[in-house]
Amino acid sequence: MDFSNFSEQSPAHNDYRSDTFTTPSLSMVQALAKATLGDAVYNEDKSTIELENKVAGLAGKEAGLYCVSGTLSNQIALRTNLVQPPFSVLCDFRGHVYVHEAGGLSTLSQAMVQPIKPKNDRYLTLKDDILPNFIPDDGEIHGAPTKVISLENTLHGMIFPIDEIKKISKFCKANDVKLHLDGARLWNASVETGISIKEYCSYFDSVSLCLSKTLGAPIGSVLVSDKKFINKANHFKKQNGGGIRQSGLLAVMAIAAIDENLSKLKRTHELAKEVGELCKKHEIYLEHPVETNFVFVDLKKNKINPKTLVEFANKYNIKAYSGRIAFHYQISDESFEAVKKLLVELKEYAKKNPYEGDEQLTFYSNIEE
Ligand SMILES: Cc1ncc(COP(=O)(O)O)c(C=O)c1O
Ligand SMILES: C[C@@H](O)[C@H](N)C(=O)O
Repeated sequence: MDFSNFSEQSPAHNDYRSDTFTTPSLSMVQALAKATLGDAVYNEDKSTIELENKVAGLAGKEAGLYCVSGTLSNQIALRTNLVQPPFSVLCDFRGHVYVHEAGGLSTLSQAMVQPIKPKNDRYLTLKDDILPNFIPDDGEIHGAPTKVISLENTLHGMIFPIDEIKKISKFCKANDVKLHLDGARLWNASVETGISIKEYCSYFDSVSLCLSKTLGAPIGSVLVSDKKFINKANHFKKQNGGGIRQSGLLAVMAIAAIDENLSKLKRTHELAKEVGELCKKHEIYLEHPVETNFVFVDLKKNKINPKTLVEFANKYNIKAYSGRIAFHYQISDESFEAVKKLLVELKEYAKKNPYEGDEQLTFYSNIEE
């Protein structure tokens, strides 16, 4: 097999749009040779079972379910947690399950969503955000009782404090409410805080853990919970076309990603924090503190035109489309130096050419045809 396509440098070396752009490493591709080829719909693929058990073990949960995406993993988890409508799911107004999953909560789960803006602008707290918005299941027939609270850790790269998670978890248990975690980047929170994946997951009924983002696997997430939950979630997975036949090929790549890349996450945080410090030095305003692998430049507050950002990015051979600058383990030294120059030059330009508009750009804005 010609492995020349898997040169040392990933095509994502200069891609700061998201850590989802990481590409399979040579070792992941070489792992394919040992993949089993059972039909995973019939639960007969050993490599898939190995991956599910590996992630469930890391999470301290009874069982895992391999899903083709974090969106599917989140949505079938939320559906499994929800039993009898009318019901509501309370989450952060920036939560991926609400903003970026195509309304799955209303279609698949027929749930009302309570998107809450945290008073501290960083993470939901029980006292200030959940209690004032919680709809009890007390028979009052005007409301749709809050039956699931869905948290995200990390959210926009920010770490959800464990002490608040504990308070929310205790409240949920005392009020017959399920607690789900979108843990797409829980790996980053764990590496940064030193709190184990197992401890984080112990406070939740279900957790979705992505393998295709910060860890660099090409495809997939693993949903973890107890066995009964996972069996039901598997039913919803199949219902929504998520049944995968020979998923062993994907599973071995994901196993390689976990084994090889978990230890590389800290470095991505260091890169992001270095850029955060540079922004502070040059008064480039940020939307959020830099705690893991994301830097959120506040384009509006800096009066930066998104189109100018894209122009400067193209000039520096950097892929970026918004103020979100995502760091991952395949970032090259060369592009890292370029992205720092880009931001400083962009700020200087905005000082002379302040942008007062509201235009937003999409994921594809700086892909030159
Ligand atoms: C926080 C978060 N949750 C879930 C997802 C969904 O993952 P996927 O793109 O695999 O559906 C993403 C996507 O990157 C995400 O950033
Ligand atoms: C936008 C979202 O779907 C994607 N998960 C990302 O973070 O890039």
